[in-house]
Amino acid sequence: MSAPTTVSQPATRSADLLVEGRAGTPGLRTVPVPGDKSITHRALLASLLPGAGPRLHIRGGNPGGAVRALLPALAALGYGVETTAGALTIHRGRLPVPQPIRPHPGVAHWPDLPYLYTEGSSAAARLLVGVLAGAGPAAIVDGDDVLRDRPMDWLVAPLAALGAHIDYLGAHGRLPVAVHGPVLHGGEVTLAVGSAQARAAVLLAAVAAELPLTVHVPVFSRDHTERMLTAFGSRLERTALAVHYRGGRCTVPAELEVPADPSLAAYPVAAQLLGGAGAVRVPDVCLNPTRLGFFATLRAAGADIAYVDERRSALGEPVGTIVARGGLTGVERLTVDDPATLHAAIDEVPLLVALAAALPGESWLGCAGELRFKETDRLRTSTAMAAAFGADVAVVHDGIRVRGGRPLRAGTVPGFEDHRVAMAAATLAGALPGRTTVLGGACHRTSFPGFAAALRAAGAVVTEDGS
Ligand SMILES: O=C(O)C1=C[C@@H](OP(=O)(O)O)[C@@H](O)[C@H](O)C1
Ligand SMILES: C=C(OP(=O)(O)O)C(=O)O
Repeated sequence: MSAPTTVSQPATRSADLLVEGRAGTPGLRTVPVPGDKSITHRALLASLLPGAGPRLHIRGGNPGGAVRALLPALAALGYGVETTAGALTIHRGRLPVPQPIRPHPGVAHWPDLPYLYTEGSSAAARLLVGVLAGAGPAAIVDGDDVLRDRPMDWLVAPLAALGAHIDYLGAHGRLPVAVHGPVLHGGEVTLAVGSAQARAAVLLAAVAAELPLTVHVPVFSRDHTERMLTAFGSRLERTALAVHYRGGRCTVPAELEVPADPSLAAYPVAAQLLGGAGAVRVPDVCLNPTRLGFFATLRAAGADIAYVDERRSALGEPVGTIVARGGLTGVERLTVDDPATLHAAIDEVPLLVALAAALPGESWLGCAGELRFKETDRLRTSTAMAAAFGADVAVVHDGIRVRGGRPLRAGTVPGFEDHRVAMAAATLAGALPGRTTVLGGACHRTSFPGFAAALRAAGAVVTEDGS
């Protein structure tokens, strides 16, 4: 059964991105990308853990909107954040800076608690709920309309099972929530989803409360929380589909360094493969295998992508350089059909769809049901984006089928105010003759402020049109 590929583009808040394809540039280009968004969120929230000192300095953090969304919430809790080029410093013990409450049609009376607004950043909101449920203080966590529509029971239900007192103030299962009281006991919980944010929230609560916990999961998604907490001295063990926190005080170092984001490195690599000329290297990227599903899928299909200069960072993450050479000659189709690979490529699925559209064979990106709960329903929006280029693409059950070999054309394509979909569209447009308008494409700033420059490095002409 295939779902229709039409889905309406919302009124755009962001400027459009105009992209004109050009022949790829020869030679070896170096294209740096910003710090990892997931690790930056975790590093920032480490400052709230009982083992943190009064000052935490984070180098290389992601500078995008989703990370910046967390800073006013920290300020409302009395954590001042200083931002300088390439670094963030968090100071505990500052005067709290209250945030204005965003009205909600279902909430007449707001509890008298600090109000923490996290815009559209689900990682910020969910991880914050976890830390507050472990170490307090009591607070309200809220988000914008898109975030208010994303599931919170994935983490609130297991936290409540551990004794945390968390109230839904509006609709059940949705933000805003009031975290009144901490988890009271350790134990064992089973998560219904592979969401790394849900697992991270529950683990952060247990570690912050120093209560032993076993978390069972259906699939093991990105493990930055486990690596970070282990690096901080917590005793964590992983078995096939569970993680066990055995206790142990965590000590947060005063300085942390965030490696570059593999989900952002995917765009210059995709631009390279679509353009075909020369080669690209993306330095200092987090090479954690739970994040490499995009590259693994392309390598398995025959693309020339290598990891070089591998080393380990202080946060327990492997770091190195990704090198992609040549194009897609000989690559027939892309296949993702197991949950672990899907989760290792979860944010890159829109880009895999764009690449699959440029291949001759039939691609399948499956096990992707959780994509329905992102900033948009990415099964539908990725499909509609690729269809706007002329691709033969459809949502089938919990995945996306792309029948390649269709001629693709530049034109006007929707970005759905979803950074991953908009960047995937712009990357594909960079390899097509003619001009493409990605509606609302400037929303890439949510995760990748330097995206346009990265695309230009591959030869595309990229401009922003605010009119
Ligand atoms: O843990 C994280 O920082 C993230 C986990 C993923 O979300 P889910 O955990 O909801 O799958 C990912 O899509 C998101 O970009 C960041
Ligand atoms: C889904 C994403 O992030 P979040 O869940 O934090 O909104 C993303 O960055 O693609």
